[in-house]
Amino acid sequence: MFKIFVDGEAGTTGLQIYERLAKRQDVEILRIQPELRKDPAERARLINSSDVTFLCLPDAAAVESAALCTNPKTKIIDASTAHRTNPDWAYGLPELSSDFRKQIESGTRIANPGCHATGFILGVYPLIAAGLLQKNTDLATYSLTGYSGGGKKMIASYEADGAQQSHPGESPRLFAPRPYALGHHHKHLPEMQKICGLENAPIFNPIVGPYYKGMAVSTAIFQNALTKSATATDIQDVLAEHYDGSRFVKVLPYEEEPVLDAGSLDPTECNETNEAHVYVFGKGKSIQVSVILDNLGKGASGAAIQNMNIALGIDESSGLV
Ligand SMILES: NC(=O)C1=CN([C@@H]2O[C@H](COP(=O)(O)OP(=O)(O)OC[C@H]3O[C@@H](n4cnc5c(N)ncnc54)[C@H](OP(=O)(O)O)[C@@H]3O)[C@@H](O)[C@H]2O)C=CC1
Ligand SMILES: CC(=O)N[C@@H](CCC(=O)OP(=O)(O)O)C(=O)O
Repeated sequence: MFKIFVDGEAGTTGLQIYERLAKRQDVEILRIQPELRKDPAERARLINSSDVTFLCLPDAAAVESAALCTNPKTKIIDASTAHRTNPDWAYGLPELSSDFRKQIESGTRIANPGCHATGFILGVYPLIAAGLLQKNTDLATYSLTGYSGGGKKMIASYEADGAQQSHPGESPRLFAPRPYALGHHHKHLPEMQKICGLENAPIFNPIVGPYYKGMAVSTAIFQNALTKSATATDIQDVLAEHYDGSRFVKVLPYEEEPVLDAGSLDPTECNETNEAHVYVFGKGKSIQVSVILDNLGKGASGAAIQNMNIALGIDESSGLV
């Protein structure tokens, strides 16, 4: 029986990890008394008694918690942004390559990717790895996300009067989707750039919508960014080959005139799963890659559990995410 501690169990991500683990027979969850949840000594005791500790905390608290770990056998999986570009930490996106997977299998420090970053990287990394997309290119990406991505505070502002999701909060300004991070220094930019090996960070526009969860991350692929002329179907072929056999990342068939759901992309279609769906849209040389995921699933707690399974040697096909 593996011993698991969730530091930050009461938060949005922590609660979801806890709920996923609570259904399992092969793990024992080490609980912290609510009044001690910010007590370093008690957290250190539980971290060092665990086989795996999940950090579901703000960045500064995650750094503090990681430093409390002195047991060389304890594996830390950090959901925060704090360690995602740290070379001493594995980056927890095993679908990228066998090297990424091996580092998760053998490492004791695993950084769980950011939700927007997961969507961007899943679409772009294979094109760069295949030598089709230039590393020195400029990319522009937008991501539509549900408000749960903003954690407890944003959820509370959208649900202020306990109203239905179609009537967010008390404030009419929350009714429309809202572009944010307009200072162009979103916290996921460093991992997007580093993991893909891009010389420049993309221009990234996240947009938060008046619904709980689900995300669609779209990147335009211009011809002058490619090392050779390619069509949308060529790009689709590269992505399909890269993710062939993947349990959680699915490349959907290319359609020149996509029918989809009422003619539009549904950012919620992967909700309640650990899946990501990769689409290629466009005609001829006008190309867009879009990735759908649950920001709380493959974008957070699902990915965290998948990484735990890999790190503990639990068969990924067991369905235990
Ligand atoms: N929401 C999402 O979609 C995603 C979030 N993440 C990341 O996961 C982490 C947690 O985010 P999220 O769950 O959304 O955040 P929440 O705000 O929902 O929860 C954070 C939790 O951390 C606790 N906490 C804060 N400071 C400390 C501390 N010093 N010691 C112990 N506990 C502390 C909070 O307790 P209290 O409420 O009592 O202050 C709260 O329970 C963040 O780093 C975030 O970036 C990652 C992927 C997706
Ligand atoms: C709607 C919203 O605010 N979303 C958050 C992303 C979710 C998150 O916290 O990202 P991490 O995976 O890095 O923790 C944001 O864009 O900052």
